[in-house]
Amino acid sequence: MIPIGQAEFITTAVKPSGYPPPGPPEVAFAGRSNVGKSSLINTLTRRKKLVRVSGTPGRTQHINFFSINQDAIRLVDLPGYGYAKVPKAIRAAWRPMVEAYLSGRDTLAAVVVILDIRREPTGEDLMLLDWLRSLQITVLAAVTKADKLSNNQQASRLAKLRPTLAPFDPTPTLFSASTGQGREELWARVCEAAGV
Ligand SMILES: Nc1nc2c(ncn2[C@@H]2O[C@H](COP(=O)(O)OP(=O)(O)OP(=O)(O)O)[C@@H](O)[C@H]2O)c(=O)[nH]1
Ligand SMILES: [Mg+2]
Repeated sequence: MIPIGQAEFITTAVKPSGYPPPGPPEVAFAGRSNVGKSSLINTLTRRKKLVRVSGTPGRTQHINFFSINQDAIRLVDLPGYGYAKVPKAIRAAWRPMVEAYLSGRDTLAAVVVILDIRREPTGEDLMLLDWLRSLQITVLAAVTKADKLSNNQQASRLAKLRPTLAPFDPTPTLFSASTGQGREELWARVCEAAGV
């Protein structure tokens, strides 16, 4: 596991020609719009504003690449899915954009799939998980916004989610971008998956 030192934005892309040249292992972050992907990356990297966070669902519409520790590892923020109020054209662009990245990026080491502790996984969440499995991509499940529940409630929600998540990740990480809960654990898992 590497300690996080420097972290910087590399570029934003919609298609493979816009990706940075492949380099170190990449770990991508995926989940519903507004689930807290960008916040989770900020907390993981101990940066307040590395990634833009917004109260408006569907804010991250492109693929954003970040470089950690002089490019020892890269983190990739994927656009969110599943928010009905996002314009149709943007929703239609999601699948080809994300599919091209997931199926074509040779340096992709793992995808962190982020779920809200208060919600049941949606059909789209499960489709993503199945899709990653069929592509043989390592899944790390992160159950975020844990701070919204008491410790007892967190434990019972996790127990409920475990059977659903077990085929994809038997050891999901409880996380909170607000309190930093799960930060060390998730970072260790990300580094392990990336082999750094
Ligand atoms: N209480 C709490 N709020 C959170 C947490 N993570 C994110 N939020 C809030 O949830 C909202 C959405 O967070 P983002 O990080 O922008 O979510 P996102 O998944 O990147 O959203 P899109 O880019 O729109 O798909 C913001 O208002 C955050 O402040 C968390 O762990 N706890
Ligand atoms: Mg975002």
